Amino acid sequence: MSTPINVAILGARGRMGAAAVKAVSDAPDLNLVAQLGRGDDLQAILDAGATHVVDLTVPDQSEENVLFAVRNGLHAVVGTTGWDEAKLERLRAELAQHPEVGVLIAPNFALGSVLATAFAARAAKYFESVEIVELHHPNKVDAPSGTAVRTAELIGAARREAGVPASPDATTSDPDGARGAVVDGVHVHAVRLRGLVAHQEVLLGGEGEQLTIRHDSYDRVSFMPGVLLGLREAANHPGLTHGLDGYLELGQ
Ligand SMILES: NC(=O)C1=CN([C@@H]2O[C@H](COP(=O)(O)OP(=O)(O)OC[C@H]3O[C@@H](n4cnc5c(N)ncnc54)[C@H](O)[C@@H]3O)[C@@H](O)[C@H]2O)C=CC1
Ligand SMILES: O=C(O)C1=N[C@H](C(=O)O)C[C@H](O)C1
Repeated sequence: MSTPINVAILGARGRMGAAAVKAVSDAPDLNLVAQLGRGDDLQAILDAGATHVVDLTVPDQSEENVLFAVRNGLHAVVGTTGWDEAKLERLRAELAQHPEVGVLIAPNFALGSVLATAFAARAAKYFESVEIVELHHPNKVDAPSGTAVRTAELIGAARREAGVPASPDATTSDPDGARGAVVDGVHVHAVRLRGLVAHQEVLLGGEGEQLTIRHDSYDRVSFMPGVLLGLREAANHPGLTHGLDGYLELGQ
């Protein structure tokens, strides 16, 4: 008999948390044992007998939640954004003390988004210019989005490795920041608009041509297969996995 997957959801009353509560409740092979919101004591996770934690909270809280899970031997599936290199390094150090634990940090759980990011990283070295436009609902707390940051990091790494110079815009004067944030050498523009959920375009420009790689999440159900895959796979991937692509076979 396989080991039960007993799931505690943190941020359970949020937009993503509520969708995850439904998805986990509907999955016959997963047991939802705890739902925590802001102010709840993390001890409740242990009291409920959880083996896995899903973190869908806020960037300021996620690290504390995940470190608590790892210290207590629980696997974690994390969708919350804001995991910069300093936080990831502290998480790696904690995981080194608990080598059996698997943590997935997934900037985006939607399969189409994971593929779009992978395609963009692969294409990036062939184009002179690359910029990212991310578009989200106006209640999003962070900008740029975690997906855009991760996409820019992977594009930046691919271009560095290939020796591609920075996208050309040296003569543009930008006193008001209209050129957006710069992440790993890539300009990232954030739109917040009523009616949107989560969308991203990577614009790749060469002489006389443009390639646009666009992904749209119209509904948060798009994220749920990735959350469930994370829960089913985390224990099979000890240590830190950054990006759902680490659990998929995307090939070259
Ligand atoms: N990886 C992915 O595919 C996706 C990631 N996200 C990210 O997930 C996070 C949550 O997004 P939304 O659900 O839209 O936000 P939300 O604001 O609707 O939900 C966050 C919830 O966390 C709760 N919370 C705050 N501190 C907490 C704590 N210490 N313990 C437990 N709960 C706590 C809040 O009260 C709120 O209910 C954001 O960082 C967002 O960027 C969102 C969509 C998809
Ligand atoms: O807050 C959101 O909504 C989303 N957050 C994640 C991000 O910042 O990339 C994933 C997705 O874009 C939706």
